[in-house]
Amino acid sequence: MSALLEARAVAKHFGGVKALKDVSLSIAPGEIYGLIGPNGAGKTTFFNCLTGLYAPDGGGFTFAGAPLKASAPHQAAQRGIARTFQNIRLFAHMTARENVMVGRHARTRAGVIGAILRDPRTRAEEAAIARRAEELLHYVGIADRADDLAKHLSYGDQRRLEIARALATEPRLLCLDEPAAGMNATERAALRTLIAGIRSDGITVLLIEHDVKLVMGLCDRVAVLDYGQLVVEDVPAVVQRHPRVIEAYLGAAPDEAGQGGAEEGGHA
Ligand SMILES: Nc1ncnc2c1ncn2[C@@H]1O[C@H](COP(=O)(O)OP(=O)(O)OP(=O)(O)O)[C@@H](O)[C@H]1O
Repeated sequence: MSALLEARAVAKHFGGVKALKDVSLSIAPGEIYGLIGPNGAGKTTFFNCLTGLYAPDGGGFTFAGAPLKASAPHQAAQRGIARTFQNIRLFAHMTARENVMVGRHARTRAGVIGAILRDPRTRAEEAAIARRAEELLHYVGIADRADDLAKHLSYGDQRRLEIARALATEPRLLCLDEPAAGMNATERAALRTLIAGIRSDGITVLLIEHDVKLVMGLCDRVAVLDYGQLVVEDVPAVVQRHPRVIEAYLGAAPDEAGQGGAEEGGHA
């Protein structure tokens, strides 16, 4: 089966820091693909290059068989790539429903003029957007918070809201940057069920996560970055026995890594 996403020798430098050194990997349609590595390994930089926030200094991406234009966030969204952010980026003073509606607007036709004049077509479209937002809030498990301001939601619920907003763009590939950060064990278990459900519904998932237990239990394949370099890309059973992975994740023994040993990686 041909890849949904292919990264070819993606390189990114910040001054003297080589954040990505010719990283090549490929993600199959329907996979949950994990991207792990210690702090500063280049994971978020990879997301930023993929979603057009940064232009790579070398290499590039092919998505669904066609090249992705570098440095074009709107193109990435239009082609079907959505993301969440490590540092939650919600509209704090808008309700949960409105935050999802913003994501949905990326997919709708009514323009600024329509929004100002509020003609019948625009009103019908707005009603459909609100309905879909409601469905997505239900899907991620926070329908009861629809009318609450985003800033009043718990940390875990804010992360769910970010996922709902990303899903509102109808992505083929959903990129999640540390979705479990700051969550307690119950919230993490619910997140795991949610991500598995998203994949069952046909969306490919690319997951950056420090929670090794979550990654190894959920992902079909895992890639490990270290100092900007791809160390290994394989199924979890192989990856968690790789010496560099054991070393990076605080010396956890292989079977501990798969059963909730270390949660934070670091170059300390
Ligand atoms: N905008 C930037 N300007 C300068 N250096 C940057 C920038 N973004 C990232 N870097 C550097 O690139 C390297 C990779 O950073 P990146 O944030 O991609 O790592 P990461 O694996 O996502 O780390 P973490 O797990 O801590 O989020 C780091 O040395 C970082 O300091």
